Amino acid sequence: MARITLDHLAHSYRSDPRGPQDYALKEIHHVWEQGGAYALLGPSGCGKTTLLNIISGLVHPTRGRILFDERDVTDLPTEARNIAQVFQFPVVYDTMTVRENLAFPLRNRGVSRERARARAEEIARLLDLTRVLGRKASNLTADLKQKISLGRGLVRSDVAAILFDEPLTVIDPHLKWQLRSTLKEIHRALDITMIYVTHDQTEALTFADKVVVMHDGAVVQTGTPEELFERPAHTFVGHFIGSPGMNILPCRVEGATAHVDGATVALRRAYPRLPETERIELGIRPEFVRLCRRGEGLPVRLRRIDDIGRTRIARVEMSGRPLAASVPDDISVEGDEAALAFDPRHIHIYAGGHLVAGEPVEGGSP
Ligand SMILES: Nc1ncnc2c1ncn2[C@@H]1O[C@H](COP(=O)(O)OP(=O)(O)OP(=O)(O)O)[C@@H](O)[C@H]1O
Repeated sequence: MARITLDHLAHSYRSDPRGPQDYALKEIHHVWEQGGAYALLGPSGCGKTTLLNIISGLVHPTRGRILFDERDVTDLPTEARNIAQVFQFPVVYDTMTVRENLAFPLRNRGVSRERARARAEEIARLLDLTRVLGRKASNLTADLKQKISLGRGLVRSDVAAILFDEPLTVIDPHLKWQLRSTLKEIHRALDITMIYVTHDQTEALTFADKVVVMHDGAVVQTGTPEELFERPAHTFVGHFIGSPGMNILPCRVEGATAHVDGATVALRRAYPRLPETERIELGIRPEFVRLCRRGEGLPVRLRRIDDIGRTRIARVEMSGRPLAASVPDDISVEGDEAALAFDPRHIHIYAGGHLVAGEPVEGGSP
């Protein structure tokens, strides 16, 4: 078990990288605390697998170091790093029984038959595999085989960390939810650092205590699911997390007032020092934007209302730009002329995509 430090890590698959565009991983400095349940979340191609492979030793970084506690493991091969890895597709020995498969990583390291068997049975109980322990793996479903792979990753208690690379891809959608909760329970029971790579926000937010969001080779925010929702540090996080994602509106800010398409929005914070060269945007989640009648807020054109279970989401257009808003129970809008009211406590201002802290104004939020 270990705390894992990525010390100014960067990686390019090119032998002669010239600029940032040649790097699959831009400079990353990050600490994974011992025992944490982390998700590494980002869209396809953002560098998640590259980062995971650098931690496990499959890829040597172009720059920077990897430390397990104080020990520099950058030049150590995978076998010497004591990492367990679970991949998208099952890695099981078909000719072995489930029990033998689960015990294999332990037997391979010289653990006695009795101890390996007892631990295999403990992991089987956690993953609900007890009833198939004596069966050959060859005849099992893809779901069960992937559960065995998960079990093989979890069976050693001495690993520095367990890395999961999109581990539920082959799992039946009905079972996914259940297995995610099981993994979370197992994490609590075993106290092992777990890093779970996914492009699926639901998987990330239900599994992890801390989510590391990647975009274009860089970590753009690390935070709890609540922090990512309440205070996205980058417009990418606001847009990528949430369903629908955050509304992002180009604006001009003067002090504590934002000007959006000729309308003004009062802010709870002032922004006296916004960089003039950067793109300035206002971000607000649909949960904090209320659809109202024309004249009661920023004028918009109502396109449709989606019923998404317990809530309704209005799809509107402001100067041709699509936005989403919550629909209060008691509102009735005639035709397509409507307006939006923003909750000022949940408005964020971004410069060049990055959140700007601003300064509290009298009567505003702290
Ligand atoms: N072996 C390689 N050689 C050259 N370029 C690579 C190699 N592996 C990945 N890349 C490039 O590096 C970037 C990051 O890829 P990576 O696989 O790490 O992203 P990812 O977020 O894991 O995506 P996915 O979810 O699709 O696997 C991509 O532009 C990809 O094309």
